[in-house]
Amino acid sequence: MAVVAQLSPSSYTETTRLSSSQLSLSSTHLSSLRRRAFRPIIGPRNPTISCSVNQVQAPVAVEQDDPKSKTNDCYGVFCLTYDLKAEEETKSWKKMVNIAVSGAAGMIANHLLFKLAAGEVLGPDQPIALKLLGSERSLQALEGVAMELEDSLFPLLREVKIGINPYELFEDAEWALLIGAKPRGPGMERAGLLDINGQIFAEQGKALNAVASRNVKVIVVGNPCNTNALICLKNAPSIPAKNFHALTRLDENRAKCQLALKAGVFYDKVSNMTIWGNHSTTQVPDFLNARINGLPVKEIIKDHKWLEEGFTETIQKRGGLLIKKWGRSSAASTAVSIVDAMKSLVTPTPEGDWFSSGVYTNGNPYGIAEDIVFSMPCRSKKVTSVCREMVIMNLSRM
Ligand SMILES: NC(=O)c1ccc[n+]([C@@H]2O[C@H](COP(=O)([O-])OP(=O)(O)OC[C@H]3O[C@@H](n4cnc5c(N)ncnc54)[C@H](O)[C@@H]3O)[C@@H](O)[C@H]2O)c1
Repeated sequence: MAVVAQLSPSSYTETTRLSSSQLSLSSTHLSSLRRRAFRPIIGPRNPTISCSVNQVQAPVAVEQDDPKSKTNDCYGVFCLTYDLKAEEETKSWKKMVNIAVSGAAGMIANHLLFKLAAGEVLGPDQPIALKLLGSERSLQALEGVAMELEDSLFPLLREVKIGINPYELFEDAEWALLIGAKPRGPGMERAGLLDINGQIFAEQGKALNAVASRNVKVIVVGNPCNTNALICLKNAPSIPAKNFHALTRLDENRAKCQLALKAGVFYDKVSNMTIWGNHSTTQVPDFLNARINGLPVKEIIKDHKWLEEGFTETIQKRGGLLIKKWGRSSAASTAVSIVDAMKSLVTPTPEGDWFSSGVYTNGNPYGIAEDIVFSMPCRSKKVTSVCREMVIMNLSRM
């Protein structure tokens, strides 16, 4: 049985969820907030969640049997949102950013959501809304996730929605982190997996095309992520193809770690690491163009046999080895790499460096087949840009 917050009936929503900084607002400001018009509900909302214009009532706990009945809605305490217009006036907060996450009841999301809500990605003054998409089977678990988010009292987390309909959850999304995918079961052929996931990512692409922000940045994590990203972007023709990414940042991080280990340096000394190709055992981690302390790797690591044979295989098989040890696939480090990938898309890349991402290959300078999603080196030019400028390797260095 789920317990949700319920306010008195009316056709308006938007009340207060006070954060620590808001609690220090002056009484003049608070009374101006109370006078402010509350925003009408737009679109279908749970009729049990609303409040009067002038008076905020304490939430009443009610029992709700069917979690699906509120898949359109804000979740629990997140229905008690703050008057954002007033916040904008105070200049204390930025405009809220909508982040949609699919597979939100899964292992990776269980790490990622708390990083997002803590401000690790978009900063300590950026309020966010989390739109959590699950599968029919995971809806109950999704409620558990939302309850943990409630209990964490994140000041930046202003809205949480859970549901199974991407057309509702992707509305106005500025980020879509597509983690949910069907894993390969025992005896299942790869082609069968592609078929099922193809349908999932085609539907999610269509939903993004219909309702997401035109600037939405999409990071596809669910495997096979390169193919899924391609299917997704092909179904979202109104969104620039360059906004779609297949996550290969985890492979980049793994490669940096192994080079650092071999060279005996801390891993922040490793730069210019490219993962070429797919997030799979066919990927090529590029030690030839990577650098350690600004120098070519081969000048620092003299064991060239290891570089040419051991290194590549280690990275290609790192995920499989981790599954053997852990009994499940990497979740925490994947979440960290999603955070890294997001930051790289909104932060100018340091001069001379680059990051890896699976991107749409049209017009690529490397002679890689067109019209696929392939991981390659990318740079972000300025804060608002997505990965659009491919770094041209200096082949004479190789
Ligand atoms: N690209 C990478 O670097 C990388 C790294 C690790 C894992 N992965 C992939 O990420 C995916 C998720 O991994 P996980 O460990 O979180 O798995 P998980 O099984 O713990 O969670 C996946 C969740 O997705 C949900 N789901 C399934 N179909 C869905 C749909 N159509 N819409 C929304 N949700 C749906 C499931 O119910 C489940 O809750 C897997 O495909 C995994 O192979 C990718």
